[in-house]
Amino acid sequence: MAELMRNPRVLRKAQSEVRAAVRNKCRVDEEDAQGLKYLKMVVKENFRLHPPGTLLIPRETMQSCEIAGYSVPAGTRIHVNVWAMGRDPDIWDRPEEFFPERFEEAHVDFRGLHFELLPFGSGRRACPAIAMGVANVEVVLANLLYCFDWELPEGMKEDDIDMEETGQLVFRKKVGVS
Ligand code: HEM
Repeated sequence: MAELMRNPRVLRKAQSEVRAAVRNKCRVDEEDAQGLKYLKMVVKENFRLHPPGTLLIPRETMQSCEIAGYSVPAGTRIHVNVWAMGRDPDIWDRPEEFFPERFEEAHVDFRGLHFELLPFGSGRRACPAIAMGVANVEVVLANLLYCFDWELPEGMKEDDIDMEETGQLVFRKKVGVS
């Protein structure tokens, strides 16, 4: 929601999509949310910039190996910094910009097969609840946009929104959206 408040163009586009697709109902359900292509890109863009598990869960190498010219001994603790990967200019064009349309052409998924976007990790210890996690985010966001109109408090501008994050294993916005 904070990114949408900072990017009113994206907010309006996602809201128009959900309001055009779902008519004469009180709520958006899971089935309705499946068809919301733009909203899905908004969620994906959010996972790129704000992965809740910024360093995934620490791993330990079972045997020594070499990665990109670095030798990594057995028993080394590994952190995968998906937060930094999501903002790496060698991977993403204008990485700091919240621009869901970047996924229109790029077939990058977040289920662990495309290593540039790993909000749920990858491999046999990846998040087992991807479907449930994504469904929850998409359906709740769709309802927030379907049921309510959103605007910043009187006198506040987009750039005034504090986007600082805080956490330990799981990160969230430091200052709530209010
Ligand atoms: C948007 C929501 C969620 C996100 C972004 C997320 C992200 C993650 C990440 C990054 C990991 C570590 C993967 C790795 O190190 O490779 C993980 C592991 C895990 N997640 Fe999730 N998760 C979400 C929702 C959930 C939900 C709803 C549940 C349970 C109902 C869940 C259960 C677990 C469990 C049990 C593990 C540990 C798996 C293992 O070590 O084998 N997650 N999740």
